[in-house]
Formats: sequence, structure tokens, C-alpha cells
Amino acid sequence: MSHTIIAPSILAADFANLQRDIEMVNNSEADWFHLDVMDGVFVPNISFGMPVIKSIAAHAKKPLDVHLMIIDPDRYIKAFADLGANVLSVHFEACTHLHRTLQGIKAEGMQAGVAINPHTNVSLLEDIINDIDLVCMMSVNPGFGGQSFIENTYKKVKQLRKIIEANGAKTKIEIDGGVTNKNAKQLVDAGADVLVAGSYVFGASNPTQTIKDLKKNSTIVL
Ligand SMILES: O=C(CO)[C@@H](O)[C@H](O)COP(=O)(O)O
Ligand SMILES: [Fe+2]
Repeated sequence: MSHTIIAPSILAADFANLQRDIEMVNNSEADWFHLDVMDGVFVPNISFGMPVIKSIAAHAKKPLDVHLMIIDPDRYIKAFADLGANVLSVHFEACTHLHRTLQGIKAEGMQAGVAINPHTNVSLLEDIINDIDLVCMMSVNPGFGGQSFIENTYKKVKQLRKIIEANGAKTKIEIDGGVTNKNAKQLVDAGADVLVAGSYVFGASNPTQTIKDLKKNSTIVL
């Protein structure tokens, strides 16, 4: 049996009841916390930054998967390591020297992730795939929660899975945006290892059960 990692996106949580929502994730079948950091420059939205992540880290009992949607992310690698990030993803489109940035993330003891926008071809990762711990494949345009899933993602997951296998890499594929129980199984069948879900989880009447269902439906019986 192969279990898919489920990472609820805190962007869709109720910030006035953040501790309650963190405890819900702690006590659920979810595996990671997905934290979206937006700078209002790389994406047309601003989310939350260091003080909020510090508070989340104080209560979270599962790994922190931080998705940086910011320009020049090298400036903050150490700060996110100090906050307790376990996986740190930078955007391919925001890095001039991606290889150096990934080495910098690993040097701080974190897993190095690369996020790619819907228009970015997965073949651009081929020469660096062995240095990437996780590819955060955007299945919506980054910047907002609650958007519709882009169907072309299935094709990209299959292409990326081939590149990973051809290079003997251990890279995980994470899907971010518009994930629901309607597309979860198909994404995992295409080769996804991690599913991020924000509005689908926190907008549900029973988020704990929704996570449980996502986990169950994305389990592959080998
Ligand atoms: O990075 C992002 C958006 O930029 C995501 O992590 C969203 O937070 C996912 O939210 P849903 O699409 O699941 O509502
Ligand atoms: Fe994200």
C-alpha cells in the first residue's frame, strides 16, 4: 500500500481561530502543514509572514511545508529554517541561480522544493532533478486559494514522473491548487506523492472527515 501525503493549506484556515484549526490538523490524518507565503510582488496577493509562522510552529505537531511565492527568496532561507520549516519551496520563476538556492536550503537542514507555475514546462527541471527533494506543481495560478484545478496538470505529472525515474531521482511530486476528492485519485495514479488542499478542507462542514476521505481515496493498493 502506498500512502499519499496530505498537506492542508493554512491559507484557507480561519485566522481568528488559528489555534483551533491547527489542532484540527494535528488530530487528523493529515501529514504536513502547507504554509503559503506571498509577497504581493511575485504574486498579486499578500498572505502572512514570520510572526504568524512562528505562532503556527509553536502549536503544529507535524512537518511544516513552506511554499514561498516571493522574489529573491535567498534572503530568507535562514529565517525560515530558524522558524522550523521542514520543506522550503522556492519558485522556479523567481530564482536566477536555482542550483545555488537549493544548496542554500539544504545547508540549513531543510528539504529543498521547487514550485512551478502552470505555464512552466517540467522539462526545465531535467538538469537539476537530482538536487530537488520536492516539486510543488501548481495546478492553479499561484496567489489565491479556492481556484479551479487546471486539467493540463495530469499530463505534467506524468511527464515529471518519467523525468524523475529516468534520472533515478527521489524527488516527490506535490500538487497545489484546486485539489478535491474529484481529482485526488487521478493525480496519484498519474504519479503525485503529496496533495495540498486548502478550501476543500477548511471550507468543508467536517474538515477532519474530509482529510480522512482524501487520504483514503488517494491510497494506492500495490
Ligand atoms: O499556493 C497556493 C495558492 O497560491 C495554494 O497552496 C492554495 O492555498 C491552495 O488552496 P486551494 O486551491 O486548495 O483552495
Ligand atoms: Fe501553496
